[in-house]
Amino acid sequence: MPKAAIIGGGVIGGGWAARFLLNGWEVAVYDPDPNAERTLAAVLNNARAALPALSDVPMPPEGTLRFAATLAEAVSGADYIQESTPERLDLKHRVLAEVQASAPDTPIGSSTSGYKPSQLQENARNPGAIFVAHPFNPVYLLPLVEIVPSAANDAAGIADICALMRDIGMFPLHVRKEIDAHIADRFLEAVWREALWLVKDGVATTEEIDEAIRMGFGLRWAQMGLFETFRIAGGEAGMRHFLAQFGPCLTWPWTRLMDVPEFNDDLVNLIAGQSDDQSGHLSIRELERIRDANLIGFLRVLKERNWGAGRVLLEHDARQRQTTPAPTPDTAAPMVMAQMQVLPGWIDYNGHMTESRYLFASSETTDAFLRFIGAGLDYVQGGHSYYTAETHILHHGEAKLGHRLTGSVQVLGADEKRLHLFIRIARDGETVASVEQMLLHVDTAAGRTCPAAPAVLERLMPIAKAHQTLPRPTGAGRHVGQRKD
Ligand SMILES: NC(=O)C1=CN([C@@H]2O[C@H](COP(=O)(O)OP(=O)(O)OC[C@H]3O[C@@H](n4cnc5c(N)ncnc54)[C@H](O)[C@@H]3O)[C@@H](O)[C@H]2O)C=CC1
Ligand SMILES: C[N+](C)(C)CC(=O)CC(=O)[O-]
Repeated sequence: MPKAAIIGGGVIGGGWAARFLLNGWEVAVYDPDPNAERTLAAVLNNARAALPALSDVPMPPEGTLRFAATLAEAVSGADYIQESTPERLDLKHRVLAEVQASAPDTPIGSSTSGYKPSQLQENARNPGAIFVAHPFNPVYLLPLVEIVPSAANDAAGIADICALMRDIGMFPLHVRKEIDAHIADRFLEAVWREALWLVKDGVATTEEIDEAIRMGFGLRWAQMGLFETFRIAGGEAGMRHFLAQFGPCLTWPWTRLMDVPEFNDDLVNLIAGQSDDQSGHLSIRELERIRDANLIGFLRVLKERNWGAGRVLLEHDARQRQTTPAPTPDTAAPMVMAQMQVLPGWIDYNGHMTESRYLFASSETTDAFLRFIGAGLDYVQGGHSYYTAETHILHHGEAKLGHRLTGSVQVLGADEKRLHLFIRIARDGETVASVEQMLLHVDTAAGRTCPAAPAVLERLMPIAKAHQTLPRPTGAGRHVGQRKD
């Protein structure tokens, strides 16, 4: 399993840790703040409820998280290091020097919002290992990461970093020319400076500014950005007409960007006070959960439309599908045939996995078993198949959004025509539901039962014989209304 070291486990480091962990990496975090473990656990909880809701294929098993006592311990053996310490160049220099004292050749991405890679690399032991990997909050949901190299970085190494970022579901934007605040933060800073003026000048409150964004252009930007949006705003004549109409505004007083408000206590109190009035009734964690649920909704719509950030999610699912290993079950025990994850469409109004999905999960398991004994699609195309004659589902627990489930098969009985299965749908080894089924082997053209092919029976019968020695599962043979003894 690949290993990431996260140096600084605050808002952004916590988000990186969650993204790596949920994509199956081992993660070691170093942060001297005694509260770091608690706050990271809260971020991770929100991430666990959010990221799997974007995925339509089972995510890899979650990696392991470790808090290291020293920076050297965290980076030891790491394949990748992400620095997310506070935005101060002197501090980042000290941290990068300490990292390179232990791991001089390991790639180190810095989350810096504004420093150029060449500034971070000053006096470094190995400047070529350091670059900017600037993410967006929440790191576990938003795909964008700006990858900014300087002339000291090697192009092939940066291409590898972009591939690594894609592997954890991100969209690496290779910023070809280093610049203060990279690409995206130039915009954010421009909008932020305008907003500070509008509040300071008493033109608008923090709430009115947020409404101006979220009721209008914020919605457009999430799906088409700036240029595509303005191209449409030019009507059929497109961008040329837009430029002709709005070009002259560039010389009008439509911005105060050339000027910056004085940053003092009055401004801080004005902004922070209005922000408290606007949103203080909700905790930060509650706001995070509201934000995450809204982002999931947007992102899933974009995914359905194979557009923008949604395309990144589809491509990530396709890569995950290819890397999911085929089952190699132990035939002398109930055989784990399927790995699944509870997806958003599986949840009902009670907030847990809906009953029809248990049948689906059981079919996925049975189908994998049938493929294993040689009765897969080729066999069906040859005119034979197993049809389900009877099913009994017994619920033992609940499965919630994002839970990872396994489907295992125990053969209760088999002969030439009949296949009696007991399927357990389990989470962390605990059975959530069991499904007992009788399947009949049929000649599909004739619509009648018939003996299975010798090749299928040759694979099935030794398993059935081995499973005879297993304890009979609790619940096998039960019928509705029967009292438990
Ligand atoms: N908050 C945001 O919206 C974004 C921030 N960033 C960048 O990410 C970096 C971190 O920012 P945040 O997570 O927001 O800050 P934060 O204040 O939430 O977290 C910083 C963490 O670094 C830890 N730290 C301090 N000294 C350390 C040291 N010597 N070794 C290890 N850890 C140390 C602190 O204890 C703290 O937990 C900054 O460079 C920032 O510009 C990037 C994208 C967005
Ligand atoms: C405000 N900020 C400069 C820290 C913002 C970022 O760097 C990116 C983000 O997530 O908004």
